[in-house]
Amino acid sequence: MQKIGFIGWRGMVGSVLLERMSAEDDFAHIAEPIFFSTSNAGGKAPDIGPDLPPLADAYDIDALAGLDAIVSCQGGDYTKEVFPRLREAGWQGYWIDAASSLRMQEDAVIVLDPVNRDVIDRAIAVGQKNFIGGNCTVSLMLMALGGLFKAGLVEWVSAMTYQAASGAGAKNMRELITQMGAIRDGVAAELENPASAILDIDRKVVADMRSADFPTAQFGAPLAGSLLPWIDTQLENGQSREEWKAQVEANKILQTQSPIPVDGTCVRIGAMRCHSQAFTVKLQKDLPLVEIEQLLDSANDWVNVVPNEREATLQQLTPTAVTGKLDIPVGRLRKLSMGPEYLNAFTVGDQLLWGAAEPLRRILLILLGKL
Ligand SMILES: NC(=O)C1=CN([C@@H]2O[C@H](COP(=O)(O)OP(=O)(O)OC[C@H]3O[C@@H](n4cnc5c(N)ncnc54)[C@H](OP(=O)(O)O)[C@@H]3O)[C@@H](O)[C@H]2O)C=CC1
Ligand SMILES: N[C@@H](CC(=O)OP(=O)(O)O)C(=O)O
Repeated sequence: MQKIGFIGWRGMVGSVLLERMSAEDDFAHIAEPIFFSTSNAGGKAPDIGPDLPPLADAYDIDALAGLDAIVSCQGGDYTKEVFPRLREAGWQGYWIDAASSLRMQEDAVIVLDPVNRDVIDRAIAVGQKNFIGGNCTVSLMLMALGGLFKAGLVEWVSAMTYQAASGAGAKNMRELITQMGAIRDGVAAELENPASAILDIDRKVVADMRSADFPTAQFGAPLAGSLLPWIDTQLENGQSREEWKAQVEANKILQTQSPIPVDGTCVRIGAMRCHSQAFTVKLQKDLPLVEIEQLLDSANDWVNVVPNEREATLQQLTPTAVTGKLDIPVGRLRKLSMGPEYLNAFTVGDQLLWGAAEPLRRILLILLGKL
């Protein structure tokens, strides 16, 4: 593998990917990195060390067909437009993608190597070429609960999510902060005055949030000071598409013989870039908590068990604590009152790292024979 093309490197996911690749010196393994743009062909390539040629046109099928591998963080519309044309033109290279478009295709592998390295290795051995990053909540769930899945201990999982604004895109992150600012600005004078009545402040805040002037162009509703219990599109069966992905993607990643049910409610909350999830796990058998903790803690290099104590939880198991880190803390581990086979768990993960960019940089290294 000599020539590797990067598309979508300037976006939010792509920028995190480039940051991680630079931090780990991954470009040292790539003889010829070539950067593309959908909007600025001929422009300046990013500064990754060596001098690079100008940006190539991301819609130029001939240029793309000369590559050994393509890494795209450009989004599903780009994938749907370009990928079929490239394959129809006879291109045999590796397609590595953050977008969901190809995930459930039979000839695509969903990559999360700390969880499914065996699946990835088998796919490479039989010549599969399409390697796609999983949905962020699914990848973060499997990084956190991988030890239980690997041990065959999961009968089903209910996942209730608390998803950050970043999952909806960069503009949405900006809108969340703008909403926060608008709420605060509307009651700035009252906040200055300790004698002001909190219920008056509350009334003013709600009136602002419900007013037509409140900035909601991206989310379609106030998120700051509220939450949005629907993510992605609506399906016929009452699930949101985000909820649907949990079971289909998790089982595809794990290549389960019979599907493990995974379902719940996906909720957008006012966090910036960490998704949190509360799980109810129905175990196949009653297992002592200490054994469960050991299985979880030893499943991969990034997961760590947080003691089910108030102080440790507030210090280690929040979006604020985890943002920008590869760590996957899992805590609030206890048996539920439904019975000894019902486990409670809570996890937090950076959805731009393990939820998006990290599995992509790692599959590239695997294909390069460096991991
Ligand atoms: N956000 C997320 O949490 C996740 C996203 N994904 C997938 O990754 C795809 C990309 O997501 P994301 O990175 O959030 O998308 P962005 O909107 O940040 O970037 C996508 C592209 O938009 C173009 N662009 C236009 N204006 C700007 C600007 N001002 N700054 C940066 N780029 C700009 C760039 O293309 P160009 O340089 O060619 O103009 C860029 O590559 C998604 O569509 C999704 O399929 C997957 C998992 C999680
Ligand atoms: N839908 C996710 C982010 C995302 O991009 O998911 P997917 O890669 O499955 O489209 C969220 O909003 O948090």
